[in-house]
Amino acid sequence: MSTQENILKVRLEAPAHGGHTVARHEGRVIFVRHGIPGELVSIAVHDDGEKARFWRGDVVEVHEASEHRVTHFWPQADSLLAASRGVLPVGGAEFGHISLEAQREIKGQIFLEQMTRLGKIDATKHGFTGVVAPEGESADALGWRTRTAFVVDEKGRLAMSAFRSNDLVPIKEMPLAHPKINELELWDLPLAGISRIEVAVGSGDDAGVLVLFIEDGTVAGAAGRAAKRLPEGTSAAALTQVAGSASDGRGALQRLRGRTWLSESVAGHDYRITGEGFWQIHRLAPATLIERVMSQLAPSYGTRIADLYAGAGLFSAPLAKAVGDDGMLLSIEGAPGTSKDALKNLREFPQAIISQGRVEKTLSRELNTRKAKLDSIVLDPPRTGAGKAAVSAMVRSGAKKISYVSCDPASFARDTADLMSAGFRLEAVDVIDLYPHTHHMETVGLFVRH
Ligand SMILES: C[S@@+](CC[C@H](N)C(=O)[O-])C[C@H]1O[C@@H](n2cnc3c(N)ncnc32)[C@H](O)[C@@H]1O
Repeated sequence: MSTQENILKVRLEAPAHGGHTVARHEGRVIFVRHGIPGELVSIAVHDDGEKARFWRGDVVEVHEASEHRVTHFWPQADSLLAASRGVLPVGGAEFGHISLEAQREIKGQIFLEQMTRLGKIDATKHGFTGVVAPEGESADALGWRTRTAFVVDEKGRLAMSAFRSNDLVPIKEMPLAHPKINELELWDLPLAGISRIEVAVGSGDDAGVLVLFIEDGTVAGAAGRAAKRLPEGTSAAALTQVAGSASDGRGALQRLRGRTWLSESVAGHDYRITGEGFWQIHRLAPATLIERVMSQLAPSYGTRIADLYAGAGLFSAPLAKAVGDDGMLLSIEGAPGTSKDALKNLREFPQAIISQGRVEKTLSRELNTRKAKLDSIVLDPPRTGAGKAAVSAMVRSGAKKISYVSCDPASFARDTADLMSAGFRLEAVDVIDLYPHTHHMETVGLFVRH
């Protein structure tokens, strides 16, 4: 934290996308973290050049607290505590000072605002009734992350980054992580010489744990030494990233102990996920999203469906089963490594076509080759959304129903506007709190061609 910070007393206004609350000072907008709308706070302002269009700030003292303010469950992520110690709070739990109910209320306001401004529609008229917790969520919504990434600081301590900063904060717990990740007690391992660590745990009761030591800049032998000290039954691998990663097939995954992949079982389907290949992060996300997508698309026997940005085939498996031998399931995934997982995961379905490539080009190419049209689509793109080229390919595919799974309300809203101008209408939209204590949210929207 800079020692020459500009401290301002401000009243916090509306929430803004990205985990901020808007404040104003002499006409300039300041995006403030760690506050709650309505509060009177002191903020440490940074990025505060005179020419900057807007400034950023962190709450360091609360003068009038919101009724929704609670004690942060993770002292190292508590901005007030961190400010009193002259350090930055660790990132990753930036809503932990807000009651869960109010977090969901704020996310709902952000969703509506993004849909109005970028999607040009009032989502309350299209079925949006508020942000809901996934079924089975615990009362405190902790311990949900089945994937967590750590770094190692220059003193060999396990650390995480402060939000929007290169500063590293040494840590000894990660309350949002699945208990099996904390039970590894990685902070007690000899980590000197290692740069990054990613841990994944299967969401089942007997699920395995896989620790990946990322080898960029890592000292030879350091990963092997740390792996030997992991608890019995833990798998470990070293990942060398050669202009890519294991999940895109260009990295090299070297087994250190146990397996180099995890197994998952969701809604009666078994999946294998290699190394750092994509899998939904919240322990309840896979089942929650399959349920939403299947209920929106209601796939019938003999139909043709595409699963776009398919990952290891989470939605492809139940969809392939539903369309049966007479149907077609086209599963498109960009990362070669993850697509190889999809091939294995869908082996039992001859009606599944696994295609590796970018959706923007691959969807039309696969349909043209087969002279086929689609009945429906599910898409689950990365944070950047589908974009105009993919939307236009979806429109040309003939699909009448689209179930759109999104982890970013801004790109979802932009793609909504494009789908609507191409003749689709938003029939239903669910926003689910699959990232509690952070500003993120998951949306599942059903679009129908009219
Ligand atoms: C949010 S994940 C969804 C994966 C899967 N639906 C699931 O739930 O497990 C997005 C996936 O899209 C892939 N991807 C990103 N951009 C892509 C593109 N342009 N074309 C195809 N796949 C892409 C990523 O590799 C990643 O596996």
